[in-house]
Amino acid sequence: MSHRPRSDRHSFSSPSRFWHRLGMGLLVAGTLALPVSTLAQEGGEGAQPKASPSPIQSPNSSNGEATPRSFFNSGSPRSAEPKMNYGQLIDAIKANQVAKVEVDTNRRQAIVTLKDAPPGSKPQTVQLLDNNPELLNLLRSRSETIDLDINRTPDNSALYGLLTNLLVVAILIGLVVMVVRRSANASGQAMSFGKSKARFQMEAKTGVGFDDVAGIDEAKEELQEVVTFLKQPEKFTAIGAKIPRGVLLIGPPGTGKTLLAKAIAGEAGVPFFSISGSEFVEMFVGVGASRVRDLFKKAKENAPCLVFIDEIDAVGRQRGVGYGGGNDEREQTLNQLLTEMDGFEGNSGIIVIAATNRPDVLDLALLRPGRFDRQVTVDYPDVQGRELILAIHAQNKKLHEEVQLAAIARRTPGFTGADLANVLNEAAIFTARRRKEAITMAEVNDAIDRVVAGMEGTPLVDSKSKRLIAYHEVGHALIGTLCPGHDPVEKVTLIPRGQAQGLTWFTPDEDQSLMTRNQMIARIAGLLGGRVAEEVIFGDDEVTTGAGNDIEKITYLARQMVTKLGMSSLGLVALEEEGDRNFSGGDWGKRSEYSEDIAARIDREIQAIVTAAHQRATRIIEENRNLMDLLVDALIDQETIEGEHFRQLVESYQQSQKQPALAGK
Ligand SMILES: Nc1ncnc2c1ncn2[C@@H]1O[C@H](COP(=O)(O)OP(=O)(O)OP(=O)(O)O)[C@@H](O)[C@H]1O
Ligand SMILES: [Zn+2]
Repeated sequence: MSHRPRSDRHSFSSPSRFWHRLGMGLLVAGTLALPVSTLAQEGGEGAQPKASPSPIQSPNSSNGEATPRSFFNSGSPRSAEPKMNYGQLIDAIKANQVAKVEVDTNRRQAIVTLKDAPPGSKPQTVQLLDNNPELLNLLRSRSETIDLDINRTPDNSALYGLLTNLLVVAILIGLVVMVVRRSANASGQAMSFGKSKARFQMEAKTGVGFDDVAGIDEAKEELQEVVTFLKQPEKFTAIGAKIPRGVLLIGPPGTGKTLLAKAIAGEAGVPFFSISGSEFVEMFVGVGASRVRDLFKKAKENAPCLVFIDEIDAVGRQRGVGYGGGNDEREQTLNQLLTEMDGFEGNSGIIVIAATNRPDVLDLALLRPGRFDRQVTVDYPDVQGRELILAIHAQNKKLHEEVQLAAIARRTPGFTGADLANVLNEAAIFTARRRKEAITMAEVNDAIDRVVAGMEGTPLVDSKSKRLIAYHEVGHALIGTLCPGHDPVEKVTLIPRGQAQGLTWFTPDEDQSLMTRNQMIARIAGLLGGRVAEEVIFGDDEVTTGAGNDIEKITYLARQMVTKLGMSSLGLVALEEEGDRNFSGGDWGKRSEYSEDIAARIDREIQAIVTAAHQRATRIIEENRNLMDLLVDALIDQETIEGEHFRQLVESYQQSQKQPALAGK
């Protein structure tokens, strides 16, 4: 029974993490759109919703509101009798035509009898504005000639109408509430409880089992035991073993932590309570803590059960640190959570599973024995894992027989389970849109591209900037092809995706679990290829913002080489905390304690690595200037060049020159 995380691997046994950080699996070197156009895009999107007419301004809804107490009764289709309006009433009084007026106590209407009214005819009803002084003064001044009663009990028909309306509204609300409750109960889901608007959910049966989770076998194995705790606690209590209360699942988003927790509840056949840490932390002080109380109260009533807290880092950050110092509300919530976890006995049949991708920021109190003392890492799936996950999500999809899940798995290093599910779903959508019978490899490939790099845009028309982007991309692809040790080019394209104006894709070889120093340098040179091409072709003053993303990746790689991998003259020391930055990409967590002198040396080493790679890339580009021009023309012409074709173009050019281009040192 191990209480230690099993994550203690060399970071390189899981190179997919690296790749993930570098742009999800396929190494993509994209030319970022200029910030100007990015801004324009955001502006456009943001402005759109405002442009659509708001319902309040729509003519329909204003009608009812604007004339609720119109003086006009005439023209009302409901009555054939001529109706008098307010103005006519005033005129009639002034003209001495009115015999009798009764005004309601609420001043809403006046019942008017005209002097020349034919016998037996009904008096006129005139709608008034509330408490109209003009009318009342006029009436009082004529009180000798007019039979006046200003305290008439209002005709209850108006009140009656109001009541009926209220009743209808109440019935409708009742119906809606009933329907919502019904559907919530029927599916056993989304039942939120009680007082403090506790936003946790309860699923009586999750309907998920271990068979629905693939590719994370180690985690599954470790959690198998939790199922037994829930199912047969006697097994453990009989021999005096204390059942653990909390398990912390650690792993990047989308790797299936929630799914795994649901599967445990499903396998054990116990209810599943879930809440997200971010929902605990509300604007109002005290709400979070009371949500925690409510959650555990309900859980105790339903034991044995499983409580799942997603994003526990939102509440569980170290107390008294973080942005802008402490946060009272969050700390109260965290304290409440700790109290609750201490409050129930290990044998009470409640197991709390929490998930996070930032274990390094958690308050240590959470990790103490008796709380989340078991930690299970849920990592990116490897190639076999991905194939198994794909198999699960392919079950309900129509795949053409040419589609091989193993091939998709090979193409998707660094993808999480959620990414893979997404790929198959996008592929199905493409298939439907193209009116095909079954998903083919074409749709799968498009879906992968889309998941990695975003939606396809419209290519630019031939212009200076298109040529510049083409040189940039060909720069990446050419270094990638001519620099030994670089991953092969998968394709080069000028079709924009997401924010990138052009993209070069590489397929890393995942079977190879380690990377050499030479390969890392080659990768850095490849990433530099775009910028270097801009420099060589257009000159140092004409370089663009397009390399922003590349430079970020270059810096990350070079820093890893110096501070983690012992690949610089600083030697074999780890200079970065292992507080895992791979998971989140955020660097604002802990910072290592090293002297300023070491910090300066790290910077110099990084500089040296990048400079050497830059020189190498420059040499390759300069030596292949003519080849570049040809490749750029081909790319502008064809918009996308597949890797194989690209290599052929390079090779045939080299043949024609009879003097193979040198690949730099
Ligand atoms: N290992 C897996 N096997 C099968 N499907 C998976 C796996 N991992 C993820 N998925 C799919 O991706 C979806 C999202 O995964 P899930 O929400 O469990 O991830 P998570 O790790 O909890 O992510 P987050 O941290 O963002 O909440 C699942 O509902 C499932 O469809
Ligand atoms: Zn680039």
